[in-house]
Amino acid sequence: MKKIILLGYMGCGKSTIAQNLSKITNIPFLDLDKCIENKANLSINEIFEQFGEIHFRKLEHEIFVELLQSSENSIIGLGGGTPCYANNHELLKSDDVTSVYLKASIDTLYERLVHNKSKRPLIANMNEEEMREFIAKHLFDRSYYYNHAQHKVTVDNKTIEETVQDILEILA
Ligand SMILES: Nc1ncnc2c1ncn2[C@@H]1O[C@H](COP(=O)(O)OP(=O)(O)OP(=O)(O)O)[C@@H](O)[C@H]1O
Ligand SMILES: O=C(O)C1=C[C@@H](O)[C@@H](O)[C@H](O)C1
Ligand SMILES: [Mg+2]
Repeated sequence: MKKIILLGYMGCGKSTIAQNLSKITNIPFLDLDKCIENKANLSINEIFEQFGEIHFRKLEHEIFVELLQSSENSIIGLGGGTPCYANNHELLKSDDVTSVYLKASIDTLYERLVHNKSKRPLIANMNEEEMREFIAKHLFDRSYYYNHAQHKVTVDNKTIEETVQDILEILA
């Protein structure tokens, strides 16, 4: 069954855009972070705190594979780090998958994340200067994996509707 996968750095809009795309296409939306939280019965923060990041990455991989194998059509919003671990980037080109990298600049990500970091354990305890530096380096490291997506949509200075429209054109 067909899967539309949205990927990209924390705050690029995967969950927001996927929800809106789901309303327009009537294809159900699954947020990988939410699926992990439901399965573990813990928040992402709690999983990181109680079991560490490596355990989180194992769960993330297992549940990503389960979602891909399910027989439903779906829009899947990945976690920000999903493509960068456990060879998950190789799954972005699987049969019946359309993968889209939502590409955001450091400035866009910083603006969106600076007031909204508490539920994101990797940046939750950073001050503003540390956060900008972290995003810049981290995005540089991760871009290699994000660029394995089949399609790329730049999201800077676009409304939610404009980004959704760009994705609809890819799907047409
Ligand atoms: N044009 C836009 N497109 C998408 N999101 C936007 C836009 N403008 C502002 N936002 C805001 O930016 C934030 C994007 O966060 P969202 O949770 O969708 O990102 P994410 O990629 O799913 O992050 P994470 O990897 O941490 O789950 C939301 O608070 C959203 O309301
Ligand atoms: O960028 C990341 O590595 C993460 C992003 C979030 O979506 C969560 O999956 C978690 O906070 C880790
Ligand atoms: Mg999200």
